[in-house]
Amino acid sequence: MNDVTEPVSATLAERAKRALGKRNLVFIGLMGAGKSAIGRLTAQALGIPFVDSDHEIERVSRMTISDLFAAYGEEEFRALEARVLKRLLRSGPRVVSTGGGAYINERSRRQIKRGGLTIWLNAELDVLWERVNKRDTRPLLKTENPKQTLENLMRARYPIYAEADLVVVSRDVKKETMVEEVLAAIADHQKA
Ligand SMILES: Nc1ncnc2c1ncn2[C@@H]1O[C@H](COP(=O)(O)OP(=O)(O)OP(=O)(O)O)[C@@H](O)[C@H]1O
Ligand SMILES: O=C(O)C1=C[C@@H](O)[C@@H](O)[C@H](O)C1
Ligand SMILES: [Mg+2]
Repeated sequence: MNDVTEPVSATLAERAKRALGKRNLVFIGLMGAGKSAIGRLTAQALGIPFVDSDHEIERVSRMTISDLFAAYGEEEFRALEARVLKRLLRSGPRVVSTGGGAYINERSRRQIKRGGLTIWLNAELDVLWERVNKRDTRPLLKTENPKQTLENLMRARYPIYAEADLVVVSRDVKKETMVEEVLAAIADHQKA
């Protein structure tokens, strides 16, 4: 089985890499969609660097996202996120995984659109909820009814995420399957 699938995957990765060219590949989507996990694996498959904006924000501020929200509020966090993204997007090709709210912020969205090919990991509420309810590191979900909050965020944000160049449905399949679908979406897209 492996003898058959591996060369096919390699070819797919090469095709995707050619289609991406010098552009960045930017993952967008809600918390738990898999931007960080699938982004990292996609970068490995493409053989290009991976960066994660949440991780980079925590590194430069030397604070956790939760502490940043608590100390400075969401508006300041968004301003820092936009600055960090601008820097991360400056040179490509890279895979850039963004925080869930980055593409919703107008300034960051403009930068992301200019900075690369965007891919939305679109997931249903129950898939997201199963993944995010295990940890309490997401400040926006520290509410009385976090599942309802997540649903409200979906309603508000999905029309905006839908502006992405590419969409892949995130669900409970192997991460490798997700990566293959991401690579196929890049390889097959027709945009310059
Ligand atoms: N296809 C998948 N199948 C099973 N688990 C997955 C899959 N994709 C991601 N996960 C898991 O779901 C959790 C959330 O994924 P991840 O942290 O990548 O989400 P995210 O989109 O980066 O969220 P955030 O916006 O909060 O950073 C992780 O534990 C990850 O390993
Ligand atoms: O969806 C959001 O607005 C967020 C998602 C996370 O990735 C973090 O960037 C932060 O918790 C905010
Ligand atoms: Mg993430």
